[in-house]
Amino acid sequence: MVRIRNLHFGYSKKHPLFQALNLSLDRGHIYGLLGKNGAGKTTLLKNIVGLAFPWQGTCLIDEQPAAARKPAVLEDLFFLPEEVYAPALTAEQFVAHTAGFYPRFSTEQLYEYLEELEVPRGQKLNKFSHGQQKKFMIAFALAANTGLLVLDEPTNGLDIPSKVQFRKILASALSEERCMVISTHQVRDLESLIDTVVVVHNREIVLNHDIDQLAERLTFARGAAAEAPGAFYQGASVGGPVAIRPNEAGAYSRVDLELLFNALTSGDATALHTYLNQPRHESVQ
Ligand SMILES: Nc1ncnc2c1ncn2[C@@H]1O[C@H](COP(=O)(O)OP(=O)(O)OP(=O)(O)O)[C@@H](O)[C@H]1O
Repeated sequence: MVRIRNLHFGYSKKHPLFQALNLSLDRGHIYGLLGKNGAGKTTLLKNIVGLAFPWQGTCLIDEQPAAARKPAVLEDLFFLPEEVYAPALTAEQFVAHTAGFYPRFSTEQLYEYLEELEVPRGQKLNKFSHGQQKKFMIAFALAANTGLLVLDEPTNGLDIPSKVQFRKILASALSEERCMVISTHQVRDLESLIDTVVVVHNREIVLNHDIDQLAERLTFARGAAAEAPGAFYQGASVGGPVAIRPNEAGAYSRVDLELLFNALTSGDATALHTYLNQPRHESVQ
């Protein structure tokens, strides 16, 4: 659905942000776009949705250049920025003004999501708290039923119960027809939600892997097992030592996104990269 080829982009000619970046995103998946503050997540999302224009290369949505902002592309695309704008309108008024841009918008779904996220009815949106405004816009974005849904840091400002509800609702809204992209620097917020991890670091995509593939290839070890030699990365957590190792025993271990993110963005991740990028049969003895 999204094809980025040879993307070159920056805000000033002296400081290019992306150089020859490639990325493909398909329907039927929830992608987690992870990166530290300033890594370039928002900028990449803006290029994806056509709000920033590549210096070179292409960002296509269903084979159409995103930057052309064609109506047929826009009606099947929802981009929720990190800072939402809530006008002085009630939910009903907002729907009356905006839903018409999205042919598959469902008012019924919107109210279901609002109820699940415990967003009050009747009040004007600009009188909501920041978290309530964010939850309203998340519900609206989902109810738009677009093929491409891009959420920039959606969990910022949400309390813990709302983050749980957010994950539940998003998982239930995924279908074979939809491609969802969620950016965050709060890695744990996306655990048990995303099926593919994309990590941006130092202006490059340093990882683009399916969670199942990662679980198959890697072991996320804790305690004594984390101290054995041969780890790609070793760190410390409140519960003791932690490490990422090749999965030699073939046992399944839950992917620890935070540990993986730390491994890729701090220190030397060359061995981990090489291992993950080599075909599986080459790494199995
Ligand atoms: N409009 C702009 N003009 C100039 N530079 C910008 C602009 N927007 C972002 N930048 C710069 O581009 C880089 C990437 O910013 P971006 O907002 O894409 O990062 P991010 O990964 O989304 O960060 P965060 O997690 O803090 O939101 C940063 O160095 C930032 O200062």
